[in-house]
Amino acid sequence: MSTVVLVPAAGRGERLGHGVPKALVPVRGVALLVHAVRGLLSAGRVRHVVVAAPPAEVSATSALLTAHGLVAEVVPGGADRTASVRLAFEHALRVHPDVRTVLVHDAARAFTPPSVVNAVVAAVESGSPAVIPVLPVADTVKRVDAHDVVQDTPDRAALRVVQTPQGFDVATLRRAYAEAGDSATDDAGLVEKIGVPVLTIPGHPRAMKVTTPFDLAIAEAVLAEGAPA
Ligand SMILES: Nc1ccn([C@@H]2O[C@H](COP(=O)(O)OP(=O)(O)OP(=O)(O)O)[C@@H](O)[C@H]2O)c(=O)n1
Ligand SMILES: C[C@](O)(CO)[C@H](O)COP(=O)(O)O
Repeated sequence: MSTVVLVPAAGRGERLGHGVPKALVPVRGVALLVHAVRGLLSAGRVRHVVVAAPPAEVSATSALLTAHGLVAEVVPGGADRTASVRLAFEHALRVHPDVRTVLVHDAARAFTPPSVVNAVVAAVESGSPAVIPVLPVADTVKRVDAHDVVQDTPDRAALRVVQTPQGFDVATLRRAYAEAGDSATDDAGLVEKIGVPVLTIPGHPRAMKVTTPFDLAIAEAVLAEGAPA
């Protein structure tokens, strides 16, 4: 079965504040995007990779991936994450009409273990239309109002922290992007809006999203020799 992974990598990385698009920020001397695409391809179950890059960086991104021996198609991204995924998805549907399973994976989650990638693909291929890797919530969570006053304490046993790659059968993701509008912080959020069940499977701490300078320091440490697996 043909599996395509869409990699939104067009963000500016403002919270990281590195001065270059986040996907191009190096960890141990190699751009986050290169780590991410290498990990996806090393999993062995992904046939095509479509990267949504900052529009001004399409050629440079393509050249960077080629220089690292990675085969990927690079398209210009959009104004927000959903727009970037939509553009990459439209490209994938045009160029790979035989696609059956679509993964969406943040370039910023560059150190996701291949085992997580493969588990998501396997769950979709086994018949789940939408699959997301998640972790339990380790902290107590409070809901607050507009004045920062606590309203209540949701039961954390029923909460999960959501990672990527998120996996979908192509018809489900197509319908979600056609019908659900653009207001969701992840792709599963669009699928939920069209009433399709979303299965959760175990994620992994290494699938953390590099968002802040502190996350970048953690990523450097995780890649260091001797870091716990
Ligand atoms: N217009 C956008 C915005 C985000 N992304 C991608 O979506 C993923 C998750 O976004 P996030 O981690 O929030 O990245 P940024 O938008 O770059 O971060 P910030 O909000 O700090 O600028 C990243 O791989 C990012 O490159 C994208 O492809 N297109
Ligand atoms: C898709 C995502 O990584 C799942 O946790 C997350 O929602 C992206 O959010 P961001 O605000 O664009 O970083």
